[in-house]
Amino acid sequence: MPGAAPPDIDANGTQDRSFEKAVLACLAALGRRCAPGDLLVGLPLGDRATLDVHLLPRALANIGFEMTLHRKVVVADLRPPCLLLLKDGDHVFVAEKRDGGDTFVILDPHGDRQVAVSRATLAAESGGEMICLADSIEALAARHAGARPKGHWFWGHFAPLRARVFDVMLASAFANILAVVVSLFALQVYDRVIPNQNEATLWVLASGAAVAIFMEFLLRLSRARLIDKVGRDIEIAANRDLFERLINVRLDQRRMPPGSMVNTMREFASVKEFFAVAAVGVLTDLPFVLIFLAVIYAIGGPIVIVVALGGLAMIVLSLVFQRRIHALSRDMLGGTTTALRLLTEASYGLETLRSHNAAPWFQRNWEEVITLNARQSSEHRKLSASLSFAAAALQMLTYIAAVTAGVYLFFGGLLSVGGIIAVSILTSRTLAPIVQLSSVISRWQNTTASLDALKLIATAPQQRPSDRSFIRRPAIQGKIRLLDIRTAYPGVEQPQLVIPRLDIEPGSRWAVLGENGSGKSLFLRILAGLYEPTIGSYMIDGIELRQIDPDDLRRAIAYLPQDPRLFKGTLRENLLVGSTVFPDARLFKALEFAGLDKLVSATTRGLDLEIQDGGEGLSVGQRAAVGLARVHLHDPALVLLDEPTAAMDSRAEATFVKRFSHWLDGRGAVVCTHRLALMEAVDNVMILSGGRMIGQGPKAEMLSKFTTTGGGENPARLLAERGR
Ligand SMILES: Nc1ncnc2c1ncn2[C@@H]1O[C@H](COP(=O)(O)OP(=O)(O)OP(=O)(O)O)[C@@H](O)[C@H]1O
Repeated sequence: MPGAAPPDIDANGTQDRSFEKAVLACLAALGRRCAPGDLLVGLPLGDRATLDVHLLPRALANIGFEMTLHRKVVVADLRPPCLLLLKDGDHVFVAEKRDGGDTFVILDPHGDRQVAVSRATLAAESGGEMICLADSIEALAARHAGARPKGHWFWGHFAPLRARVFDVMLASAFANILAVVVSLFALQVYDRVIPNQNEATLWVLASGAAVAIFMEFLLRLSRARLIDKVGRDIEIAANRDLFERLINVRLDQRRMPPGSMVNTMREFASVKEFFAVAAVGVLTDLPFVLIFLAVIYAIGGPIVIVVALGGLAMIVLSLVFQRRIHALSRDMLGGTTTALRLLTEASYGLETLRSHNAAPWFQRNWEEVITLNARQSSEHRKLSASLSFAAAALQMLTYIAAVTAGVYLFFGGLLSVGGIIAVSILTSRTLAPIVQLSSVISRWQNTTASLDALKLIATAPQQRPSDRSFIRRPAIQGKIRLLDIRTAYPGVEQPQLVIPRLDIEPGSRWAVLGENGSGKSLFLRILAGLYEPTIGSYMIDGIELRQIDPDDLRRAIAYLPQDPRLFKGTLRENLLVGSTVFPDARLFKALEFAGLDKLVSATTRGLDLEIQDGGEGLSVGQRAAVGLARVHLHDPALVLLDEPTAAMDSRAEATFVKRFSHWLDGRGAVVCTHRLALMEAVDNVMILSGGRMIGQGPKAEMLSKFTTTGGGENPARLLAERGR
């Protein structure tokens, strides 16, 4: 039946769903029923587009489950329901243990039946790995203890770092303690070695200090590696999460235009850089400033006050600068977003630029934006440089003040020359992380500006919020009822589409007619569930649309926009944008439906024909045809097409309409069009004018009604005139 769950295509071995089947059976045994394809939602599927054991933890996490892998398991110890790895690499679902463990009931990997096998038979095939599935702690907590607040979109990913914080701090502690050795070396050399001219002690001390410096180097190196590794894990997890949120955002709730999204996502690199490189290292060193201060106090007594005041002055200075740097960082983000947008528009629209002589206009905008950006970033650099120069000057002043205070103590007989040198070395070491802190503070301002922008993407409402459960409808029939719909595109106050009532029966075929801008595309987007109507009710098969699982909806309803987007890749990849792999014969059937089969047979590369981003490499008509082929592969219960034949010549259109009418057998269709030929394929017509439905009913009745009434902007009459 059209629109049912995705087919288990295995015609020439291209797609093996036995692992998914085994997992679904195991979940069903645990009381969780999922339809085929459910586990694949949102996964980065490979070429075979099937679930595998590496993707299983993510697939399970999406439905509130988790897995435990047990290695070296003997068959007698299996704990059904579970999955067992076989020697050939496949997994089998083990449903039951019978006869005290002598017999096991398993799901036949090559069929759908459960079969009983002896323990010896299973042991002969077993690969020794058992996978057990269970509800995740988060799911259990949400079910029984009320929903727990989800972790922060960004900081939540730092949990692994927390586990390693102890290691990092330990490495930092030892490195900083070893750093004290150099000052103690100076103290001993000046106070003991030089007065006594003791060469042997000098070499012992020098070797000890060298070993300590080498150990400090090793500890800092391993700390950097540790931070880098954890940083990489955080980067991958946070980036993956962000992209998932970006592509699953509710279309009517997008908070920024696509151009801004691209630049904002680029900003993630600077955020990552800040945390991985700058911040963690400097921040873990900071607490040990106290160790240095303690040692300074032990050697030089009151000099510690001078050093502490110097450090404090540097921190105050950084805080004074940060407000201005923050404001500038925010402005710079806006400027780079505009520059990126201009660049994208100019690169993609070169032909239009040239033919309409729009190059000077773009050039002027570009120059304005880059001048603004250059000024802002130069001011930012100036401010950051002033801050670091001022911090360096303060560091030197503190050093001089510490030495001067030391000399007075020396005059008073309270400090030796060695003590002055040791304190001066320690002063530099104490202030070094504080100088770095000032540069971290100025970079932190860039980072918070980027984080604020990224937050808009990360927290935008999603099409499948984790705290909502939907009604499953794996086989939607396509009976639609719209009642009192008043809606508009996101951000528009005035209603752009008003439909008092409309019933679309399963399998019925509709054309939507209306002048340009009358709301036809908006109507299709609402029907496809891409936008929710602002007011009114949309029921499908008797259930409010908002309640139906989005995945079931996508399977049942195919929507083809006016300008279907093609992506960089081969023709095959562009056809297989979904999660199902089809054999070539099936792909050719779809290409034939769309009228692309001749092109593919004639080219040497066939299905491997390279397509550039935006569809360059194909004609406009061929790009539209790829969209139609995708719809054919989708095999939906209801198809929504927005001017599908607009780019076809009249012969291609006539052929397509014949094939389309035949293919529609058993499925519903709503087609927006300005072309008369497509009317052959439909039985009913709905007329929109100025965003209002002004008529609907059987085709013959509607066309005669709207072509015979004279005067005014009559869409159906316009259509009839154009089609002649
Ligand atoms: N993204 C948008 N945001 C706000 N308003 C929009 C948007 N896209 C279109 N509109 C406006 O909404 C109204 C309906 O547009 P729609 O694209 O649905 O018309 P249409 O009937 O499909 O037109 P056409 O026949 O030219 O494709 C128009 O007035 C249009 O200006």
